[in-house]
Amino acid sequence: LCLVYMRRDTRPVPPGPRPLPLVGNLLDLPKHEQWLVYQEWSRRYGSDVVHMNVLGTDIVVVNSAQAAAALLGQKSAIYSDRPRMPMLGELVGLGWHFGFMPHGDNWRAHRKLFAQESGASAIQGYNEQETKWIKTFLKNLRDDPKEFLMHIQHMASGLALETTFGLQVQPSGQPDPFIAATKQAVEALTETGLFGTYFVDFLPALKYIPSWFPYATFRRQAKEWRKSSDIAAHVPYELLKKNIATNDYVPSIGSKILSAGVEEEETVVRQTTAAMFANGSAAVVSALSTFILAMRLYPEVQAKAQKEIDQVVSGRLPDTSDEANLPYITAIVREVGRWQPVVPLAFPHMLSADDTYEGYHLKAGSIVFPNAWAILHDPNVYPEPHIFRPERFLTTDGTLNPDVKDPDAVWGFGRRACPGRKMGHSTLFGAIAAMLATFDVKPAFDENGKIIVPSGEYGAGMLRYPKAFECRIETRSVDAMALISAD
Ligand code: HEM
Repeated sequence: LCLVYMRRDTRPVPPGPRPLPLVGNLLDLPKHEQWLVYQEWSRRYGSDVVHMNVLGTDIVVVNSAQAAAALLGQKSAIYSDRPRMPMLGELVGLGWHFGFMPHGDNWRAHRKLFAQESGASAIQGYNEQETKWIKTFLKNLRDDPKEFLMHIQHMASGLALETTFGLQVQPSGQPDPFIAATKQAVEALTETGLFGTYFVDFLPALKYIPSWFPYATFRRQAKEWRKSSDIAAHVPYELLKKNIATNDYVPSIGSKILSAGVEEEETVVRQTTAAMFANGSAAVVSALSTFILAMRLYPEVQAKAQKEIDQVVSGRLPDTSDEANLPYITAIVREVGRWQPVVPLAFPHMLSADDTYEGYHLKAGSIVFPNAWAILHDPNVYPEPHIFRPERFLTTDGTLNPDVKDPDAVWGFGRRACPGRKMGHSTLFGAIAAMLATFDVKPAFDENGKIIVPSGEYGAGMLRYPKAFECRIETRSVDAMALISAD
């Protein structure tokens, strides 16, 4: 003990809650809405970077845009590793997803292939399928508006499956194996993606506990999730290969890569397309659900947005090609991401070399949580951050204000920032504009005729989804009805 004490690293680390002997800050580790607790610590300890140590693992939380730019941005080369997360990677089996791979050649090969297929020109072909799926979404909303959350999931999964593999899902509401598997794989990602949610992240040897062992519920849960992780990683890709072999396939990103001759190892192609499919639906579902919640809670924003669309587009549905003329809609898309960030602590980063920040020592191997929530709710940059107000991104004459920071933190940090940003933004913009053009989101009433006010609560986890809420979604007019029905 004396030796350990004498050899301990005495360089100052950023402030944070006082650790206990042996367990460190284990008892301080927040269980829910961690981003709010870290934001509060940042205020309490007067530092935008806070530190804790849990069972020997150093954790650094970055709570401001300045610190994020200085560390994760400018020194991206050493802030882009990912920690080992035995629950997510080894037990649930999501290690195939390159979003969780260590920073190195294997990750680079996946990321390169992804970038090649998701650049501006590559997503041109994607626009047609996107428009088709947005129309399907509008028709589903018209026919069964109460199930809007289910239709959002259906559109996002259907679009991702078709663009990536040229495969089709069943109509909304009917059991579909692909939608079921992605929903469960995304649930697994949500539950296990926040480092430290499972004790096994700190003590990897616990993964060897057999699943029949008392209290080993995490092992049994992992076994269940593993099935859907395996389906997402293999089944659509194998089906695509089978369809190509029989020359019976719909052109897709996957078929394009395969017919060009696989330059990369086949595992890279399979895993990259699987990540495209899984992530393609995950975040978009959350953001579109948040949009509907915002329209329910802020009717004046909805009215203003509809006015802009009516002035710019007539006789057809708006789409992404109208974006330059619809600044208020762009501001809504930005505000949706800022108001209720889908991934409030990004994916966990890991520091791969020693570093310093404002005199503090940051150790190699530290887990780094970029607190996107705190950055996007900084009242100095976004006054009254809890209010949904797209106008904050606009000048008084209604154009996008270059002096207000684009909420980039929504998409993550440095080399690990979201590679699906263009695709995600395009789907969000298209679906939001088309919905505003054709539907009104209104309050729902209970059996006594009283307005039901949504709680505005979100589920916990790495990805945030609003808890189910009620609203009425009605077509705006006879003209809107015609636009929805037109082929
Ligand atoms: C609303 C839409 C979306 C949001 C808000 C979003 C946000 C994010 C965030 C915050 C990260 C973590 C970045 C970090 O660790 O610093 C991420 C990573 C990732 N996203 Fe997205 N995303 C969206 C849509 C998409 C789409 C449509 C795709 C695929 C087509 C996608 C694919 C990925 C992948 C593969 C990664 C892992 C990147 C890596 O670690 O190298 N995302 N996303």
